[in-house]
Amino acid sequence: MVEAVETMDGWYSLHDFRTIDWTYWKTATPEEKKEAIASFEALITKWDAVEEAKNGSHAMYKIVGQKADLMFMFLRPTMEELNELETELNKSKFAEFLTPAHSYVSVVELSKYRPAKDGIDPETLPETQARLKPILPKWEHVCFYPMDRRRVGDENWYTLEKDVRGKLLYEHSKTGRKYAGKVKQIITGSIGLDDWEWGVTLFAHEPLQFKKIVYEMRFDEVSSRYGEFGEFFVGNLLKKEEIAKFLEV
Ligand code: VOV
Repeated sequence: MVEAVETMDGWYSLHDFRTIDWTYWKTATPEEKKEAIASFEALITKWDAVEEAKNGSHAMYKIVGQKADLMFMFLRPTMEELNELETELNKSKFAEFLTPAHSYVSVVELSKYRPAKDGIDPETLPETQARLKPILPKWEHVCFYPMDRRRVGDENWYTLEKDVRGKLLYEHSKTGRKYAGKVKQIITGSIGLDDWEWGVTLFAHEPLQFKKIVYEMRFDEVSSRYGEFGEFFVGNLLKKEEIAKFLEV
């Protein structure tokens, strides 16, 4: 019997994509604009406090292209908290000028393919806990896409033995490690939570590194034979200090 791998699951994740209704924004009075910007900044102050207390994390990016204008990535210990913060954002003055573009619900995931060292459950290690509950890097660029493991004919990830899958992922990790310091990945599991099986969120200082890593990985068997990919979103960091300038019309 093919065995599933045990996963270690951390904070719940919401990728929330919004489009700005610039036409409507232009019709707002200076007072309304001020109120909208203040409401947005107040929310960020709240999110910053949560992050400071290590009860979650968030990151904000300006999406390039027409799929969306903004991407928020939120991490929280519970699904309820994700829901609450999404609702709070929706109720804000700022949200009157936003339309939903896309969203993705998942949970930070690591798997136990490697045998436990010295009988220690890796989930108990502080370094594992830090990776399951990560403070998101505020690197200059983000790339997000969902993916599946293929289940077609002979190329069926779910009929491969666990040790074979573990070996393929080990090969994958060797490619990944070449990008240390250049690309940081957060893998979130979404089987049973959203339309794809995993969310891949990559952070980089230099956007070309996204193309390089994703291209190089296409040749790793785990991606070439067993990877299926969804829509890609790419964006640039949005800093709290630049919001007023960004929204200036
Ligand atoms: C940036 C570098 C990087 C590094 C170091 C890295 C390492 C690792 C390790 C060690 C492991 C296995 C154990 C675990 O932690 O789960 C994984 C696991 C995984 N990865 Fe990865 N990955 C990277 C990067 C990285 C990228 C760029 C992608 C997208 C693939 C592509 O073709 O577009 C990806 C995908 C995944 C997925 C979907 C999983 C879970 C698969 C599953 O079936 O369970 N990943 N990954």
